[in-house]
Amino acid sequence: MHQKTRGVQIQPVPFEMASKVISLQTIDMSPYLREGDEKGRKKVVEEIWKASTECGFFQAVNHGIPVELLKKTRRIYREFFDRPDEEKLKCVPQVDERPSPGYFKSQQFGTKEGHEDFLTVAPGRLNVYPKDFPEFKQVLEEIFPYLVKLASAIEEIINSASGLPPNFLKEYNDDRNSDFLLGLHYPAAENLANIGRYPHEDVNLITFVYQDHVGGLQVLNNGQWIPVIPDDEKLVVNIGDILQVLSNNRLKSATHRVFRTEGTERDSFAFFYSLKPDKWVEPLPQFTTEVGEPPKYRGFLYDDYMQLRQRDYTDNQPDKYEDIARITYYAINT
Ligand SMILES: O=C(O)CCC(=O)C(=O)O
Ligand SMILES: [Fe+2]
Repeated sequence: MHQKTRGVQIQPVPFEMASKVISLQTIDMSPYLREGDEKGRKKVVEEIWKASTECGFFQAVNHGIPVELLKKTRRIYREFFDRPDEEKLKCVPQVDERPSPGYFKSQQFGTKEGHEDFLTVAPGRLNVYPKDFPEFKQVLEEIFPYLVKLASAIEEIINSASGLPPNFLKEYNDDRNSDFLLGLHYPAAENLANIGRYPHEDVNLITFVYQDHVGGLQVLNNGQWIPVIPDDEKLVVNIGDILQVLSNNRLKSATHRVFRTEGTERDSFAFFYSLKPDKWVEPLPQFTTEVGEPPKYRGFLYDDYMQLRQRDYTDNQPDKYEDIARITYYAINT
């Protein structure tokens, strides 16, 4: 499946083009997670709202997920990627599902110049776990509830900061079977062919990324690429397209990319807090009619958007990565 026929031509941009001076905001979440500290909780809500509306990315510390468990998860994915190809290929999914849980080698998915291997795990749905590797399943099942819990806390924070009715987002985004984890392995770059992941925005609501010490994740902010400095204590948090559409562009789904370092492999994993495919997505009245703003997007079925993106990453790859479908497809030009 997912046979690739056409590559994407793009000039690699030197890694140095990322800004060295600006860094992402770090937010200490402990006052929020500690019950009873109302002043502290309010401050965290304000900080998260500011970072999510101004940049769309921040780094969370004291987020409630044991750092040892985050490291173990990264290591266990790496152990998988270090296995021989013939073993990994046994984990390629046999059914076409979205997101397809299972292993994909970069040549089978995405673009010729984009380099990453990945293994997706989605609890509650078909999972192609590697055989003879019980620790892999154990670790992923152990971390999953922590990731869901933290993402729901951030969703609750965004809900309260935006003035939506209590529990609005929780009731709207009520299906936890759509969440998934993605282990990513980026081979070392050779010469200037350093693109690991093309510039893109995430389709879902909230994403977490945990990268290793090599780094390479960069975020576009006010026209500048900001490198996300690796730190094992910090979890990268970013807003996806769904929240940007619901909030009529108040919340930012920022463009980001991954650059590969010459001679050094890189590992990361990402957790996607996602939406049930049959949900309707459109700017909410609280961000449009109630504040006298015209809607900036027409409504769409989440599944249609995912299919559009998936199609452009596999069978229908445009010549330029810029032409891969993104949320602007639904934008209303005013
Ligand atoms: O590997 C990373 O650091 C980021 C991956 C990413 O952006 C994604 O999977 O959407
Ligand atoms: Fe991403």
